[in-house]
Amino acid sequence: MSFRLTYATMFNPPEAMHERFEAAMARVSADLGRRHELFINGEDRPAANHAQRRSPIDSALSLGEFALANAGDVDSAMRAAHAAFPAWRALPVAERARLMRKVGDLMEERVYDIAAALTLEVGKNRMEALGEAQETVDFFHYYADDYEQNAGYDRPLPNDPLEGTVSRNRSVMRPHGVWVVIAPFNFPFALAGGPVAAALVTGNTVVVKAASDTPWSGRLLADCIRDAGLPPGVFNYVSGSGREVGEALAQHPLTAGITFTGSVGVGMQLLRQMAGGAYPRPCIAEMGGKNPCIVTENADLERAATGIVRSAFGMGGQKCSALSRLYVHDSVADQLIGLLRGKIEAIRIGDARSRENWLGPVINDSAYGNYAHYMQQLQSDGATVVAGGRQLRDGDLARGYYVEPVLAEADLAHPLWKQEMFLPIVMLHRYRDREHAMRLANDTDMGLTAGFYGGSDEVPWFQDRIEAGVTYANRPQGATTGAWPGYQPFGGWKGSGSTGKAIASFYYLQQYLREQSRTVVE
Ligand SMILES: NC(=O)c1ccc[n+]([C@@H]2O[C@H](COP(=O)([O-])OP(=O)(O)OC[C@H]3O[C@@H](n4cnc5c(N)ncnc54)[C@H](O)[C@@H]3O)[C@@H](O)[C@H]2O)c1
Ligand SMILES: N[C@@H](CCC=O)C(=O)O
Repeated sequence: MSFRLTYATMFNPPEAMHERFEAAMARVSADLGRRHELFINGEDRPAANHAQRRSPIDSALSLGEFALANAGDVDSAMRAAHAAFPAWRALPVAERARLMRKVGDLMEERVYDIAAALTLEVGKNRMEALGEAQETVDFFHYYADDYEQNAGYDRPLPNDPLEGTVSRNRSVMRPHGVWVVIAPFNFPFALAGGPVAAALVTGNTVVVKAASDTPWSGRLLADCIRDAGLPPGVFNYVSGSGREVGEALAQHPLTAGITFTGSVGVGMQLLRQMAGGAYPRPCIAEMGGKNPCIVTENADLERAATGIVRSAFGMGGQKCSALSRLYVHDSVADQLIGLLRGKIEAIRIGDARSRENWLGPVINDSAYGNYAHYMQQLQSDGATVVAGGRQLRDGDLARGYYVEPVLAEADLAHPLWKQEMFLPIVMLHRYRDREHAMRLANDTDMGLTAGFYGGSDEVPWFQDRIEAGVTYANRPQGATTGAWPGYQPFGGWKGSGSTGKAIASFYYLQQYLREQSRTVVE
């Protein structure tokens, strides 16, 4: 297949992709219900407690029993990673890069099975699931290539200008030690796998924690790494709640650094914690979004409507990059709303395993309840709900968490303009003055992604003024979503990210390293 899958190309996949996905879904479904343990020091670690997990697609569908780590398991994982660190960091750059590529290759062989599991565990549609699995493959290759191309950031410097003495200088970048990776539920494979690849290739050892809703994805990552033959202890996998396992990892004395991806509240707590010990420890926190899109009177409205619907409602709005605030020039607002309404009505909602359904369920009962709460807030505060608003309970849908995509016109004072909902709800405001629209777009503590539809001569205005780490102009593939490693570096400004450096960018790997200046006089 010459087709190259990315989030930008996933809308027109070849038929063979569907066939392979369906075969994988049959294979994976036939194997549901097993027990999945932790992976510590190169082997399965049976846990004292397990939780049965059910699919958000259908609560009658049991995915299996998944280990819940306790404080002792966390300590074992941290000690194993600590013991493995000296030998792992001593490996040549090329050897660690080779092993990362091997993990990527193995993962690529399993990409359809992993995607089937992601559909079952998260409820995302097949193309989103395949995209996530393939994106993770790409992270392993991208970071291996990047680290090698930079020769492990080992740079000779000029000798000191001394008469009669040779004083040689060098800058080297060295790993920190045990790196903890804490992943969110929505991209549980890619946003565990990406940071894991970065931490490992740079010579750190890793303990990764999956989100409570998505332990299966974490375990599938562990299987790929185990089968690639990494030395015991270099990579360890634990699962369990944030409050117990996440906090135990963050507070562990052997934790040298953390990559956290998740909500602003938890991210800020971890940042403070990592800055608050005897000395500061690095914490890369990739956090939430409240992503805007501005549509001017010069926009191609058909293109805008396509990109808006994909980004506001794809994966039920459960993307940090999801579009949630729409600012539309008054003169084109009615026309755009008409186009959006038509596209929203055409969305097929249902069992995410089925090819025809573009929109699956939201992740859990709590998200389902939040949807009802936000709808009630919008309606009671006088918002105009242009489309959607119902939880779907007819027939089989009653066994999952299915909701309609929502487009609502709301007063600018409404509190939901400020709050990340993480659901398929987009709010719209009609503006008259372009500068005012920009001020509104920037009037948030977050700054992850932003979209723009307008004249090509207006694009520099948008790019120059918008406060966001990832920007898209006139993109039908997604107004605010769909970054792919190697094409769009992905990271947030303000409360959306702690470092100002994006994942899969030129500046990412250095964050897993600390510089040592080396001067030797002969
Ligand atoms: N910026 C990005 O790249 C990016 C990508 C994906 C998701 N997100 C954000 O993630 C959020 C959705 O994911 P979520 O609901 O899984 O987020 P979350 O913050 O609830 O959980 C994320 C992870 O942190 C763990 N955790 C929770 N409390 C913890 C604590 N006290 N100490 C340590 N770990 C703890 C969770 O168990 C989970 O593994 C949204 O806000 C979304 O915008 C951001
Ligand atoms: N990388 C994904 C978002 C990941 C966050 O949830 C995108 O670009 O849409």
